[in-house]
Amino acid sequence: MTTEPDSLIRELHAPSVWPRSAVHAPGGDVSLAGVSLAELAAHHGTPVYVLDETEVRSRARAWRAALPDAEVVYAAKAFVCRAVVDWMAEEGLGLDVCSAGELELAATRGFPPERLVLHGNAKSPRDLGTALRLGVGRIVIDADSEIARIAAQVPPRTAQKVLVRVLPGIEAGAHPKVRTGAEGQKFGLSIANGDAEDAVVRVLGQPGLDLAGLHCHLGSQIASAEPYGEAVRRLVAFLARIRDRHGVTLSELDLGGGFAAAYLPGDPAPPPVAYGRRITDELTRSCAEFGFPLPRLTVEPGRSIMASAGVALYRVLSVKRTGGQVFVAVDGGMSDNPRPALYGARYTVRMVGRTTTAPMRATTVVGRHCEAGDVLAQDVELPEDVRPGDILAVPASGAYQVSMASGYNMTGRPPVVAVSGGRARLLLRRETFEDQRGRDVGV
Ligand SMILES: Cc1ncc(COP(=O)(O)O)c(C=O)c1O
Ligand SMILES: N[C@@H](CCCC[NH3+])C(=O)O
Repeated sequence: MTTEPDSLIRELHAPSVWPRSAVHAPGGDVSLAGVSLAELAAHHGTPVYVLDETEVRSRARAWRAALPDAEVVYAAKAFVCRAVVDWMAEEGLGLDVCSAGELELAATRGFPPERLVLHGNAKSPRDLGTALRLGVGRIVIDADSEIARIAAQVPPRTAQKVLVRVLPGIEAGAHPKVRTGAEGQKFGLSIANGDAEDAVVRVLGQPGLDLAGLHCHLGSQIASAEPYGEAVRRLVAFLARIRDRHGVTLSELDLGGGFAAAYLPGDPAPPPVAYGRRITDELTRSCAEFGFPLPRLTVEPGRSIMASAGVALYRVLSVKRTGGQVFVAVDGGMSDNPRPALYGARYTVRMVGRTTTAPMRATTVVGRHCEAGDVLAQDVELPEDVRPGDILAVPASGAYQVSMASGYNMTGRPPVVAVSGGRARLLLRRETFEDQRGRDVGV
């Protein structure tokens, strides 16, 4: 029997918000993969991020099953550490990386370099040098000025495979800051104004570069398959134009990532198969229309693999009633989750680790940082008697939180603990004052 409110019962049965292994445990606890969240908080301290390994792996597999003929490349920016590199290697995915650091991390685990894709709108000499040294599969060209720079570094009598990142002119994504498929932002080369075609011609003129195909990334948190269908249509039309005007038939089409995850119960988050079906149907149709051979497809999901596999745990430090609102302040905040402040992202929050009969009321969960905008979750339902010492769990925290964590206020970035088969293992330890002081080398 449970004393939990109906909303928690509903959430625990909405598998896209919590990992599928989440179940009630005695004493108001929730367990993930057979491991108690309250015990994890007690053992590792808070804030702590918990990652369900089986959930990550099964979502990676779902992508491979949805597009069996495509290459599935996990976007490491969502969250990466050595264990995640291994999981992706074992599940047969590639890795989308965007810095020398992410490249080096993959290399420490012997990740197959041909399955690495290097991105970035401004690749540093170190990024490019590392990519070429490690022999990455593809480098995605995002600016005209990169073309000669990359070509100049390629060893003689070899050719680096590249893709050109184009802007198909599609507005998609949950927030203006994460829409990258249309004009007026820093990524990609416009098809409409001719920049993309000019770049293709310049790449073709470089013997050190092997132009494999085109890339586009529409944006983030795209909860419909339609924009991907439209992108396929426009990119195949562009591939056909390149063939007709320049006599080359490019064989790869990388559609990027951006597939939505649910943050609140009921949020639309189509399964990989829904995106996969729309993409392959449109590819078949468009290629038939333009008489173009089916290109090899790549997708780069990040959030859709990682978000719902992660749960953040915080401890309540203070409760304040003011201005008609109840503020519950926790021991983390925008330094481990900048998404609410950046994009107005919404989350669901649950108290775990004790039962109560207190009624629920609207509460604002805030962080501990020196910003009035450090709000983790606005108007969430928490028991009226929530008090310092209570543990709050925030599901759907696996993507773009720890990877975007900062050193603000020197609170120390949180640890990440993986759970699977009833066991927990520490993946990333908490950042300590000694770590911070170690970088501070001047006086
Ligand atoms: C080039 C590229 N590919 C893939 C992704 C992954 O996006 P998401 O995590 O939304 O699937 C991103 C980030 O938005 C990106 O910039
Ligand atoms: N960081 C973002 C989205 C951008 C992803 C990288 N291109 C988020 O948290 O939603």
